[in-house]
Amino acid sequence: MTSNARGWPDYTTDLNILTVAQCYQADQEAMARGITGETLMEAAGAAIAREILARWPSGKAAILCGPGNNGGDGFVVARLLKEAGWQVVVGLLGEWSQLRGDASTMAQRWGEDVRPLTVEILDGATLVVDALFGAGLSKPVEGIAAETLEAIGQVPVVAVDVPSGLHGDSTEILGTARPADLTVTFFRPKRAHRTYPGALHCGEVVVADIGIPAEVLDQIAPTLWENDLELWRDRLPRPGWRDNKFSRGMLAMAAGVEMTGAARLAARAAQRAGAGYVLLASPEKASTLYRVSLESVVVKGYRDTLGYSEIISDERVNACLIGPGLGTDFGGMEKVLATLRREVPTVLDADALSLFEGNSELLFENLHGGCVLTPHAGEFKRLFPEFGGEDYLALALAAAKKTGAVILLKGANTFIASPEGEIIVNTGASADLATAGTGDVLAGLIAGILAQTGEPLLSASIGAWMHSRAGKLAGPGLIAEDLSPLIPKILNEINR
Ligand SMILES: NC(=O)C1=CN([C@@H]2O[C@H](COP(=O)(O)OP(=O)(O)OC[C@H]3O[C@@H](n4cnc5c(N)ncnc54)[C@H](O)[C@@H]3O)[C@@H](O)[C@H]2O)[C@@H](O)CC1
Ligand SMILES: Nc1ncnc2c1ncn2[C@@H]1O[C@H](COP(=O)(O)OP(=O)(O)O)[C@@H](O)[C@H]1O
Ligand SMILES: [K+]
Repeated sequence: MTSNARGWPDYTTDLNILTVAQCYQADQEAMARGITGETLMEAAGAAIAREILARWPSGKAAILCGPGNNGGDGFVVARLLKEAGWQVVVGLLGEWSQLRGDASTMAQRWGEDVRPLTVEILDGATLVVDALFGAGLSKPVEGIAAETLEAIGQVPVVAVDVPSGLHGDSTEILGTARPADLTVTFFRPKRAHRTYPGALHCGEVVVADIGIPAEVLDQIAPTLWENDLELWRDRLPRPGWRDNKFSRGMLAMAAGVEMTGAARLAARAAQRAGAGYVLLASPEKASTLYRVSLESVVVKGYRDTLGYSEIISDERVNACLIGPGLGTDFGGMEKVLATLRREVPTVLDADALSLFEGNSELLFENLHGGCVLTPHAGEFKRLFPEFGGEDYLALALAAAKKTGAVILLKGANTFIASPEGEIIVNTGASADLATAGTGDVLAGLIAGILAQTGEPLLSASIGAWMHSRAGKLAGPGLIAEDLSPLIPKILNEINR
């Protein structure tokens, strides 16, 4: 696999997620290379028909066609299903005479009866093809289009490009949308296919090749990737024969007195992720607990921030983690600032973020380019009260640009943004991870990888992926303690 200047795979991998505008640009770039819109539309219709026939060999299809190119795809599907022996009825929203360009061509190639769109078009159908609106959705779906979609009932629905009414970028429903059983989209997915809540409406998603060459992405230069091991497999650190425990990566982490479980979960995760040496700095009075419960972690006690700074000043330390179980007293803030002065790649999580509520500029002034901040939505709001809205992708990106740090915004989808504008979205997490302590494990995994790579975006992406994978393997009933023991198995899977 080739890679771009910043080490990410080049655009010819299939992990990019495109905006609606970039999808149009991809069509345009393909056409500039001599591939006609007609050819693309025939290929799109053929892909949909192929996917339908593979699942439902025969039946009666109601094809709901809209006034644009999404409807054009629908006419191709109508023709190909009819050729395959299906009974087909076509209902058109708007007038035939208003169809333009390729859509008009495909309506003529269909050449059979076209009825005005009404609810009756659904009578007796065993399958509905939703080709009303795709990328061109420009306002809420209402009127007869909404009535028809809402009248579909239990019949399977195949959506062309996206379920009509689902916005490809915002992933929100405009007006109404009928969840599809199967969605066939083209070239590369859009955000609505991969992230909540849109993805819930798409059912199974097939991304069909319609002949758009991957090279068009060189012009488009997309910035959003789905987090998958193919994105970074080659860059996962592995120990070599020259390595020793220090050269693999030495992580220094801060622990507190009360929430001792959080620091222990994080320490274990960092070890499992491959940090060769984890040095845990604990307040004197809690250090015995850490010593007896973390056999292979080196625990050093401190009395004050100066003592803490001395522990982490060990020159072999090449990454720090602070936050899980730190506590929210004033000394905590001093320790965060002392950690940042150490100027090694650093993960800041939990209390290390919450401590700066109302005083976030002090934190931001002291961040450096090696930092990863891993807030959940609540911690994010405390740090960035001025950022409104619920679009987590936009929020993570704005925060990364503002702070110059990598921001990993946790949730059902986790968005990882770099100050340079790259965004990696982690889509594979199961809701079983919504249990106390799993965030501490995530912070530890990222810190353990950061100690080996020194690369914030890469480490956050690998850590988030391994965390989700561990969640899947552990399954229902999981608790945070279950995750780290699964990391060796996951590393084996990745290295296979
Ligand atoms: N041209 C190409 O290169 C390709 C295009 N393809 C298809 O083309 C689609 C995009 O086509 P278009 O740009 O024509 O867009 P659409 O067909 O998605 O919709 C555009 C039309 O619908 C109207 N409209 C939008 N929202 C409406 C609403 N809520 N109520 C009523 N009318 C509404 C618009 O005014 C416009 O007339 C893709 O989703 C895909 O299915 C595919 O054929 C693949 C190749
Ligand atoms: N509904 C959900 N679906 C998938 N993952 C989730 C969901 N809710 C939470 N998670 C994941 O669980 C972890 C919780 O982290 P966090 O909120 O910091 O918990 P804690 O502070 O208790 O460790 C994050 O990695 C988050 O992405
Ligand atoms: K559609």
